[in-house]
Amino acid sequence: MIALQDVTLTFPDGAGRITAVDRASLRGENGVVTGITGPSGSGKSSILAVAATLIRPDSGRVLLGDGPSAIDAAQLSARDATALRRERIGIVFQQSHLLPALTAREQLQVMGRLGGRRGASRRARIDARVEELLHAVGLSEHAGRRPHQLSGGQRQRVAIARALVHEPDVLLVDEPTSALDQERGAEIMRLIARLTRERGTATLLVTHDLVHRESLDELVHVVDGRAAVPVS
Ligand SMILES: Nc1ncnc2c1ncn2[C@@H]1O[C@H](COP(=O)(O)OP(=O)(O)OP(=O)(O)O)[C@@H](O)[C@H]1O
Repeated sequence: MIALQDVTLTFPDGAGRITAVDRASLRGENGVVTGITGPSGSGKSSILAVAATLIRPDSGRVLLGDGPSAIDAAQLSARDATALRRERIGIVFQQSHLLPALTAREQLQVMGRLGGRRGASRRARIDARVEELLHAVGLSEHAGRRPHQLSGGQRQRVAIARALVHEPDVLLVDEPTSALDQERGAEIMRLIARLTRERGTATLLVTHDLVHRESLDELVHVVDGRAAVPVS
């Protein structure tokens, strides 16, 4: 579970500050895809960046987990936020941001090996997980290809699998279909919905259009940095 409570985020703007997120509250449950929609500039990406612990808000809480064991990510130092992100948060950006020199399999392996101890048994565990994920996103047969040998949709699949390598509780996805045609976009959305259910991640997904509404379990509308209006 992830919950943003009363989050405000401002940026410097000339002599003053611009409010990108204005006391926004929203909640993402485990196994549920929560869509975040709203007009351009309303604060969707800023909300996702705060949830990802990439930006610390001016105020408010970013809770991971429920009850007494919940962590407020907004209170963590930059170093602890990085550690938390590596362990518990998976991120998929608009563009897949794959490393051009690496094959699909290697993109996942590199991510899986980040930050942990070395050792043959850990490596074998990661490799098995990488194969399982490549299969889950339908890419086993193309695992030896580099990004330029993959279609846009396949690259997004690699990025999604890579975000899941360290078994995060929270999956954050920013406009995953923006570079895809409608059919490929629908496939990616269905894949995210399936993986969310199977793996129980709390998935927050920013989307500016609602063409793929059927893949979203919940939807919140962001208006002027406020995220408190559920859409039926
Ligand atoms: N790094 C930054 N510095 C200054 N202002 C920023 C920064 N990032 C975002 N903003 C401002 O914060 C507001 C919210 O931006 P944000 O990118 O979160 O909106 P969005 O809803 O994701 O927009 P879009 O759909 O166009 O991507 C906008 O007014 C934007 O100009």
